[in-house]
Amino acid sequence: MASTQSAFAGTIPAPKVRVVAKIRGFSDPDTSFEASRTVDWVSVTTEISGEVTISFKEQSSSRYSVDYCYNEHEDNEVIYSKEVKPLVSAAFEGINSTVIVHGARGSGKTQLIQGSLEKSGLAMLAISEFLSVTEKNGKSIAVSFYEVDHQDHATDLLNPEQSPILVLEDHGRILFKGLTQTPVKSIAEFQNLYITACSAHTAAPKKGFEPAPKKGFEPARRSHLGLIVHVFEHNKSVNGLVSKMNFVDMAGYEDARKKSGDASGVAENNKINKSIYALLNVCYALSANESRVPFRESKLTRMLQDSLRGTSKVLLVSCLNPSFCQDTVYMLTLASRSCQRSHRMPFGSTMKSASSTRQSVNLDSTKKIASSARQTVTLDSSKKSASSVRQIVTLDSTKKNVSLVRQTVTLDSIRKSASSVRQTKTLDSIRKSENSVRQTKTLDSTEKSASSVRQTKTLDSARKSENSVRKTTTLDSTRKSENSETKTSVSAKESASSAMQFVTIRKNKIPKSVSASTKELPGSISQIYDEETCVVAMKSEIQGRKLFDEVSHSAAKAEKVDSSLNASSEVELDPIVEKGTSFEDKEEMHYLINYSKDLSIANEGENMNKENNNLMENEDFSPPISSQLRELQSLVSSTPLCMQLLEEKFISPDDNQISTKTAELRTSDTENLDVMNNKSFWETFNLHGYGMKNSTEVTEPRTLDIEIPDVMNGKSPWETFNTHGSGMKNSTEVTEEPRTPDIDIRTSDIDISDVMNTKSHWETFNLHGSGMKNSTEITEPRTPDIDIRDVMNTKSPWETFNLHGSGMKNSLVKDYLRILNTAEKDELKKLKGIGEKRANYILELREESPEPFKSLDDLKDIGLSEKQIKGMMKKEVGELFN
Ligand SMILES: Nc1ncnc2c1ncn2[C@@H]1O[C@H](COP(=O)(O)OP(=O)(O)OP(=O)(O)O)[C@@H](O)[C@H]1O
Repeated sequence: MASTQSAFAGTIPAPKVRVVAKIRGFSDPDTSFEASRTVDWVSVTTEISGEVTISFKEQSSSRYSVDYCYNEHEDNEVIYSKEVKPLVSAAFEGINSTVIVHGARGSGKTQLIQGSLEKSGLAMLAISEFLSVTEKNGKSIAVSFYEVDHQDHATDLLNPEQSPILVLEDHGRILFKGLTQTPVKSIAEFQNLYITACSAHTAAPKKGFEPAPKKGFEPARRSHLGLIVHVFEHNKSVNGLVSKMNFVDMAGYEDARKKSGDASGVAENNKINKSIYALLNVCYALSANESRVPFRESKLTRMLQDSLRGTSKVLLVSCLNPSFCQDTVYMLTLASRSCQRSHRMPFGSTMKSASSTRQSVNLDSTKKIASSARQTVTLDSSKKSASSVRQIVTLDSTKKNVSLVRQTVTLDSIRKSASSVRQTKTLDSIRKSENSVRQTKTLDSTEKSASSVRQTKTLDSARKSENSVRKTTTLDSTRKSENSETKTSVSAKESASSAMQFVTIRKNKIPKSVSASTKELPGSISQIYDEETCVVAMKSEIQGRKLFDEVSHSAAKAEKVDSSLNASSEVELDPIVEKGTSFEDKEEMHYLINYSKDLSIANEGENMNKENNNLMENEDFSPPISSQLRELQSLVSSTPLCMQLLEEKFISPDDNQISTKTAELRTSDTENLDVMNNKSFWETFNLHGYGMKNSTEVTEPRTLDIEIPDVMNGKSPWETFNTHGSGMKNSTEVTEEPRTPDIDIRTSDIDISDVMNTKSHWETFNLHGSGMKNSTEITEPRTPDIDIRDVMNTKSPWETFNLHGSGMKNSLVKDYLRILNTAEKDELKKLKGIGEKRANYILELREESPEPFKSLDDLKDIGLSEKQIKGMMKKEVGELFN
């Protein structure tokens, strides 16, 4: 066994993600024999370079590299002092960190983090040290416990009756709504909190589960258990947050195929496995310095985001069962990927073939609008493979739409324009203009040597307009790998039943004292660093690893200054956090820490950040036009949030590509589109809204003047509006008269096929806008939804009005969502409740999925509550009448 090396400190830059393994010992408290037994199915080899590889008796041809492997006799304190202590020290310097312990079921994860009566776990040891240091430096700590279940719901374990935890982002800093932070001043307090958390976790009464105490290796339900240690500047949490340290006890991995029992159990198993993959994929992406890290793949990764990225440090501990366990091999395979940094080469047979192959293929299975679908198939190429391959192929099988792809091969069917793509391959059939097209085509070179390969290929087969599609499939691209097992990590159709597995900590297993470890605490942080530096220097191979130690310190300080210049924003926080840090991810290559933003206490629906306040103020606004209009507003506000839009042929453009394309088309197709040439989405939306407003006022026969052809051929939206508006002025009086037979503007004038065949997205949008405007003006015979005979014969004016209102709502919501899905940042910011932060976040979401907003419910993804969404829509509608 190699001598242990320092984990995260030293003059030589440490890797972003440190991967270590820990072999669990045999446990039989009644026999000392067990305790001294040696694990013989795992063999650890240390190269002269310090490289540590692990192989298994049953699969001796495969080797897995890790930064270090702790054997079965090395206890928690050894691991703590080598791996975790430096992270505690770093926490006082403002560095976030995450300790992730994963492995197969029964591999000793809980024992490692929580410890037992006899041995303190890593968390307890860390808290001891935190307390010891805070005593001296006047800082303070608070802790939060949460669990993330198979449904990706996060629950506060110190207050399990609370609603699920919401994850919010504020300038790159992750904030939680509904997660208690409890100050800790002593180990005893911490122990009590731990017991409380674990009890809540076990019982999970609100989820309807029976208490499921853990029995041996067979925990009934699986979920991830997280602990966050918040370090504050001074004695109280009202002062600034310095950093966060996370401990994650991952649910034990179990091959879903082995799972016996009912289908829901298998589905649950798959889902929890999926979240394990998600976190390991994030570690891999961080380690490989990938430009895109899939934080949004799971709740857990979203929660940990600001403690994983940037200057944060990550310790990934892969726990190995003492006896043969295929799941352990698989987990180590995945963990090992994160250790295969650029300087590392595959071992043995892996020189030739890649292992842990990961390919992502984005496939569009939809015909009209591509919704984001993602599949990940992880291959266990444990026999012969070693390095990682990643391919992302985005295939648009649709005939009409494709956009938003990272790396693109643009084929000649793109006639007019394509924009904002990273790398460009311009084909000669791109006729008019083509802005930067991002294209990356990475070939799978695994036949020669394994390395990370990433390939995205976008085939644009669309003739008219493209929609965003994304699917990810992991394929085994290694041609020489043998005995690969393919495991599908995403099982989109699974329906999970409620089940949760809990890693129980029995009261009598909670360590009662950690005094020994406390006594051993070093006197100063600098000592720790000196010590660690010496050890780190022993490992020469870490050249090329990402620098972040010293750099991050200075970066953090610089960012503090920077962040202080930012306006503070109020955010929703649980009752304990008042002020905190702000981590802002300003540039891909430079994650800086921002710790100086003030945060305020907020309760749901009351205190929100500025964006929220902005949108919620005047929530009760009521336009003074008429009682009917007020009624309309309330009608809108009562729209069910889950209102799903009908599938439509309209293009769902992605952020850049389509918008540029649209702009292009606007200038090129002037014959029909002068009207809308100069209008932004926002303007159009407003026009649309005006149309709607007018239409409600309308019901007046006199809107004949406005003919679709006029709109299309000669009139600007404003002209149209004015013309329209003048005809509308008196319309409210006419509500009694449902009949508007003279109105000649109708939705049916807009031929959807024309729209699809000849119109740009922009045109389509505008047409839609006109259509809605018309349709709302209409409410009459030609509006397809409303049979005029019904209106005339059976509906009262009021009923008719309401019918119109619901049509308008749908249209308004559709267009609003379209703006969210397509508009540029500046335009987004014009929306109520969307400020800089949310606009950025929306753009990020659009990178993940081409059409992230399919219903109003999806607005919850940007941190809006149901109430806020309603308020926002109300406000938008209200504004139309201002
Ligand atoms: N280092 C160790 N030496 C001896 N026995 C151990 C060790 N670590 C764990 N065990 C024993 O192994 C069993 C499983 O341990 P633990 O609960 O920590 O595993 P786990 O990985 O958390 O399990 P799960 O995946 O089910 O949550 C327990 O009975 C525990 O006492």
